[in-house]
Amino acid sequence: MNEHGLLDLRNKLDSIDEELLKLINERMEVVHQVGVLKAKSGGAIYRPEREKEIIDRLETMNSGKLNRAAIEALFLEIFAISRNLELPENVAYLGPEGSFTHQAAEGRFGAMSSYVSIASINGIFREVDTKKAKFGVVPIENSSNGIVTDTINCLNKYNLKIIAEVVLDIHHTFASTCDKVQDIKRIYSKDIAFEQCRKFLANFGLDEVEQIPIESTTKAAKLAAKEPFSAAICPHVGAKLNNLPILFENIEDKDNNKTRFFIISDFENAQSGNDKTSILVEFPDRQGALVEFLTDFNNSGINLTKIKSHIVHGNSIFFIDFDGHKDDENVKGILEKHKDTIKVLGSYVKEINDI
Ligand SMILES: C=C(O[C@@H]1C=C(C(=O)O)C=C[C@H]1O)C(=O)O
Repeated sequence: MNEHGLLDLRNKLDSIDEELLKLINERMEVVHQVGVLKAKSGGAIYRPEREKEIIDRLETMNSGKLNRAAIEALFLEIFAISRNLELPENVAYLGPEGSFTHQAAEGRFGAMSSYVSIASINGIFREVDTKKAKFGVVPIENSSNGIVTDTINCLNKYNLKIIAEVVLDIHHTFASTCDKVQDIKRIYSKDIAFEQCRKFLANFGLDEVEQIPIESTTKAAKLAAKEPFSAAICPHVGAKLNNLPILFENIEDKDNNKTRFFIISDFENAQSGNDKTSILVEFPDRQGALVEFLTDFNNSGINLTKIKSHIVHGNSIFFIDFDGHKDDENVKGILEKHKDTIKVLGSYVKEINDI
């Protein structure tokens, strides 16, 4: 190795780092000024639509080696650090640590935020509702298992807002302290994870082995790590956290297994130009109510992207997503016309990765 060459390059990196540090501190100073303005007006510190606008703009003007994912990872961390210096805010997620919801939360709020692991979806809503946490992260649907009933019930029960969606590609691993699959006597996992990995279990003759459903896949890894002749279907991080050897990666039946999460909070987003809105609708008990509703949306040129029916206390309600923001001109009229039957859950930036 050319020692001089290396030294020169390292000196160059040192001065770039000094420059970066100076610029990031300068940026923090400006964020602080924005924070002061927001404190006066009572506005929310976190503005997902503004953060997206910054990342989109940087991606368009980018000519270097960084791709969108890298720009996003770097800048989301910078934003999260700025916000936390401005006002530290808790993020409550469906635990335990290492769960897919935890991964979704960290992807959005970065390494510097303070996280609280909560054992139930209702507990997360309560935490945000009582202002113990500013943000809550909950799963809403999975591409193989459909909608998460507890989340719909809580969206109906509490008056909190969806402020962002996150879609994660879900991969399961098969982990065990046993070297031989044939020696495994018991498998721990979450009921929906067993369902998502049926073919794998059958292919390895594991469908006859006792399957023990428990509340989380990370807890499954914890149990399997302690108990000989047992295994877990769990996230990669869950196995790593519990020092449980991974025997197989990506064991899910479908190769596009995705989960969508909502971030809930107590404020509403401004329009970003690329929004989605979620609503709950309880139709009056009269003929044609649903048709009339759908026709109104169609006539206003609004694209419904999802419609799922769901039973709450014996009544059928619909969970609906559509393109657009609740303050868009063509959306406002419809929401006003049907205001007695609609509950607006929130307008938020539409993710590129979709379910
Ligand atoms: C600085 C602001 O507040 C927060 C921090 C941002 C940033 O660091 O650029 C962007 C949006 C907000 O989440 C703002 O709203 O402009």
